[in-house]
Amino acid sequence: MGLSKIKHVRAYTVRGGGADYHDQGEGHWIDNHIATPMSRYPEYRQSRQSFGINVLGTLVVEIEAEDGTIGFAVTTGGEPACYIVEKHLARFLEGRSPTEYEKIWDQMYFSTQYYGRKGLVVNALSGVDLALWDLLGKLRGEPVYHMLGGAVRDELQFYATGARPDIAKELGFIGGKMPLHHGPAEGVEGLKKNIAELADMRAKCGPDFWLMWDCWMALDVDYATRLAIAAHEHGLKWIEEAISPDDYWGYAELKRNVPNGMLVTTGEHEATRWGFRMLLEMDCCDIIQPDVGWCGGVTELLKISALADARGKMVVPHGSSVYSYHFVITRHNSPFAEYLMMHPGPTEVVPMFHPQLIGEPVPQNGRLRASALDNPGFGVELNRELDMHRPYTH
Ligand SMILES: C[C@H](O)[C@H](O)CC(=O)C(=O)O
Ligand SMILES: [Mg+2]
Repeated sequence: MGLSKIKHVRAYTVRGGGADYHDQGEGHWIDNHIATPMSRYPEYRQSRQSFGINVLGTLVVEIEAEDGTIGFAVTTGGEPACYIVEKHLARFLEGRSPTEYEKIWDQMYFSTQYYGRKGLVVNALSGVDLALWDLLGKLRGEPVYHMLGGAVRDELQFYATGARPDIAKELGFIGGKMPLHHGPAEGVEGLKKNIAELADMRAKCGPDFWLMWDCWMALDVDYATRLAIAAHEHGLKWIEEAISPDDYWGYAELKRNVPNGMLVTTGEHEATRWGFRMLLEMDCCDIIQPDVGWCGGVTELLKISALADARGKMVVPHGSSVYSYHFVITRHNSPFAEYLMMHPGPTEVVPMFHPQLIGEPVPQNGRLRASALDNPGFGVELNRELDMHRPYTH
């Protein structure tokens, strides 16, 4: 007997943190003078919210089966993504079996290819794909990581992203990735301030703790090269997303330029097997960092990961809470995971997608047992007390 078929797909928006983790209140570390491609304009330098980083908000996708079981997922995309889900993508699911995720993915991708391929459309598609895996797991009574092949280790190990790697170290993480605060428009003075921050953090964390920089697409190859060379004596482990995600040639050059032993990482704003094939074949980086809520969902991440594995590259997904955890635990070439510190300080470990998910597991002492992922689907429920808005119907 087959599984219950898909009856209905619905899309909602929610504000205030969660999957749109840049949508935080005032004074949060994630919005404090972080270098971005917009930092060349002084009026958009102090706050990323000033240029609209949080303009989209969270997209919630719900997929209901005929027996009343509901799978759901959250990602970034807000109202425009709701339109795409309700008015375009829903048709490829309703009346179908949730086991047909390959065909559903293919139809969602190729029907939107003429206006999609990357960005918002693939975020929306990813949200649907994740909700579909959640539904499948809930219908089968299995966690997603079992359906992806099962755990290859007993626990996940995390590095932490936030402005206080010294506190991340005390909290048991294996490394700390800091936001880069000053971009090329702030000249040599800014570059010296960046290096001074790294040196200070190195002194606080000791010689062996991993320290990384997240450059959020803010630099050019020349600046990134100078920064990497100056950072080498302070033991910078990797330089992340240093330049525009479209500049594959620049990444290949940067990878040739950085000091021996320093890693170049990128990919959180890349999408699909074709985008990652460019990064891999052009030898742009050492670690790829797809975001499972933006790159095409779990169905696509499996393909991206296989491409990387064949080339001996690591896949360390960007953020994404449980959606990453269920994947990382199943892959040898994903030896650790990112925990994005969403506490404003950031001085405490709090659920990454708070307040949208109920039952979201958090690392303890920088680790999470595989058994913490044992509930069906992605193992979380949607917080229905939130003020959700369904702007479109079909
Ligand atoms: C800290 C970064 O600028 C960004 O907000 C998050 C990110 O890129 C990452 O976690 O990686
Ligand atoms: Mg990043």
